[in-house]
Amino acid sequence: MVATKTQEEQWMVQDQVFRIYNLVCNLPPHAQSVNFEIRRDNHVEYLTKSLKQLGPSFAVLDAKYSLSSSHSSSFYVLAQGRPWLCYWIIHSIAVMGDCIDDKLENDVVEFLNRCQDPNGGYGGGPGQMPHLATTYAAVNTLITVGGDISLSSINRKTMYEFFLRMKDRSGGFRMHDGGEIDVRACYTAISVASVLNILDHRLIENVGDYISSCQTYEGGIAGEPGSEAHGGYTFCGLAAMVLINDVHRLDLPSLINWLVFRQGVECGFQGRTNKLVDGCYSFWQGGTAAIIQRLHMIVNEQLGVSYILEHGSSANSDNCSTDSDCPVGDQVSEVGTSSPVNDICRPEQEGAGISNASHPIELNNTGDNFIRGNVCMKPLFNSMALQQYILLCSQEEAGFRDKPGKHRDHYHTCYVLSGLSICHYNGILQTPPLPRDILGPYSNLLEPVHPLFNIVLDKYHEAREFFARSQ
Ligand SMILES: CC(C)=CCC/C(C)=C/CC/C(C)=C/COP(=O)(O)OP(=O)(O)O
Ligand SMILES: [Zn+2]
Repeated sequence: MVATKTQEEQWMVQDQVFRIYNLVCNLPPHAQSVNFEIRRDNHVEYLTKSLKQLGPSFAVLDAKYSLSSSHSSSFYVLAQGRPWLCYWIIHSIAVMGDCIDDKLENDVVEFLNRCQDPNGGYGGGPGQMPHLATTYAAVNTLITVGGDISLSSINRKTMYEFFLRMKDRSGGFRMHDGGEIDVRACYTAISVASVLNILDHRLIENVGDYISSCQTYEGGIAGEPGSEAHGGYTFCGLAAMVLINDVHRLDLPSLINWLVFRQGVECGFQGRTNKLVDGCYSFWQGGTAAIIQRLHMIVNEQLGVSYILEHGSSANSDNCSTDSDCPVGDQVSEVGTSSPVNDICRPEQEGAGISNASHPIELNNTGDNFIRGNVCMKPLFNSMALQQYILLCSQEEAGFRDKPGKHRDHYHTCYVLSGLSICHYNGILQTPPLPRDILGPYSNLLEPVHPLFNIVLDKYHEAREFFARSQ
């Protein structure tokens, strides 16, 4: 294939990224004057300033003006909408352990309330048609803001009706009335329904069929049947399959095989085969890896592997070491007996999340059970290398970008920071990471995010308790 001029230019940028990496890695430690620090204050200032420019009525800007030219795909056209900007900005600030002031929070909650459609869901602005992507952005924003006023502003009854209207006979969901059916739509609907505690069997009917049909010969997941596997859709498909307890229907060894080849020599992730690495895939691919790390029992089952613990403990899936280094196979799994979902190590969680015929799992608990305990699978990517790409190639003075040569934007800032958080916790969410897990000073440590929803963990827990109380 003959490369176009733009591609040639892009390869030069890639070469530049690789050079930066080589330069840093080949210097003896004492000669490394590289600053790996996260420019936290600058990032928070950039983000807060951008959010303020949207207010007080949030009527000034639309997301399309703030997006970089990094991606031209339909996702970004469809992603237009101020709820997305709110999510990217507020989530980024929260991942850095900071928050916006009360006045700005109130403005955001009020604005999003005006985007809420009387018949359910959120549009890209007041009076706009409700859309599943903006609904996901709005709900994740309101959860990140937290507090009773913000959480109770979400109308869960009309939301459920909106989801039913978007559901297609194929099992998939439409992004909006008359819109396209794809894996993003499945994920956004399922993710929001799960976190709001309104997921039921009517909503999940045949969703697993649809998503399974999108897994490609490469092993990753495409946006729709017959398309190319891509990191963004792979994250969406995998997370949705976990939330509906159907993840065992994906070919996980093949998915892992695809995923592990997506981290490039430049240390960042690419979204699909033969494309350039890009900071935003730190989350889409890194998050996918973090999810798979909690599915080792299903992976083992699919590989036909049955384990006997060397140190002789019983054949119980809850006996994994609390150490994140616990290798694949240190757990006992009798083929065919493990939980389809949540085969995590749960030393302190008696019976949490077990899902089989005799212990039917409560659908809305899946996301919560999934993150309990530690993981038993070794990391599926090189975390230190990804942190290098993020801190040296994606980080700007303020904000983050796709790669050198591109400009910062809120979308990349959000997903690069989310990916960095995934690197820091590397599967362990319950205990603080060790200094050896963090590139740069320990003060770089970010807040943990729930890998299925991409919401800061504390905020997720608050929302879950709130929606469990308000049936
Ligand atoms: C929750 C939610 C709505 C998730 C969306 C997931 C997501 C990012 C999907 C990717 C869309 C896509 C095909 C991008 C390719 O863009 P490109 O061709 O510009 O980039 P590439 O060269 O890196 O593939
Ligand atoms: Zn990107």
